[in-house]
Amino acid sequence: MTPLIEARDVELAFGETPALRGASLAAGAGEVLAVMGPSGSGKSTLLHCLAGILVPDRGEVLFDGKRIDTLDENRRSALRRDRFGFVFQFGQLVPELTAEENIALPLLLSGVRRAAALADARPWFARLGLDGLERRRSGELSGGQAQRVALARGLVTRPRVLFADEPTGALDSLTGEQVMELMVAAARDQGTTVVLVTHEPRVAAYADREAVVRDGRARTLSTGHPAGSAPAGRVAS
Ligand SMILES: Nc1ncnc2c1ncn2[C@@H]1O[C@H](COP(=O)(O)OP(=O)(O)OP(=O)(O)O)[C@@H](O)[C@H]1O
Repeated sequence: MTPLIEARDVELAFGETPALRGASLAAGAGEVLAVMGPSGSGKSTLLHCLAGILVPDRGEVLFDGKRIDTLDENRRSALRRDRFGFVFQFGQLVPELTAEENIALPLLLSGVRRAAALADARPWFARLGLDGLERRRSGELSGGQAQRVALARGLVTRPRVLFADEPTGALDSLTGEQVMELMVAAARDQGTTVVLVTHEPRVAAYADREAVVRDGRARTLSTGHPAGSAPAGRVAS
């Protein structure tokens, strides 16, 4: 597997608290990688380092073979906007905007004109079972609907990598599974790599591979199946 996104021996402390102590992790193009582990083990911090939100104290982060941890904030910000998509636990939709404006937002921020951005947002309503909700604001959506809008917003720019931090954490299990199915199908459809932080094995089962973070270090487990095949029993590699 040629890594598309990779952390090598990443260390990061918040003051006196070490969050990552030499974590290494890689995901290939089009791969869905689940990052699991106990609360406080460093999963979100690792995701933030991979996404160029946080800069590690030591170690390297590479995207497409090039280091991104050495880029200045402006370049990392441009990378996040142009190449990465994000979905968080609580959709974090902009409450003043309609669902279609929320989905179009990353395009608008990239300088796409409003009509074109809204036109790109529209197909996502049928794709994610959201028809008829285009003009609703986030307060008028159910949790599962809002999270599907957040998912569309994360994928509308056709990012190379989608970073999803507990995307189903605020949903009941059935709704969570629907969101996961849609997320994995949409990501596969456009060849987007997914780095998915979750503590739920049922959610991680949608991934091609799993990594476990403990005490700031990561270990990757393999399903033994190539990307795109059905989940199966896992074997430590
Ligand atoms: N902004 C911060 N300031 C200080 N300490 C932090 C900060 N963010 C995380 N930490 C600490 O770093 C460690 C790793 O946190 P992190 O959020 O990465 O864990 P996690 O595995 O994602 O946890 P959870 O599953 O509970 O979300 C923890 O000890 C946490 O308290």
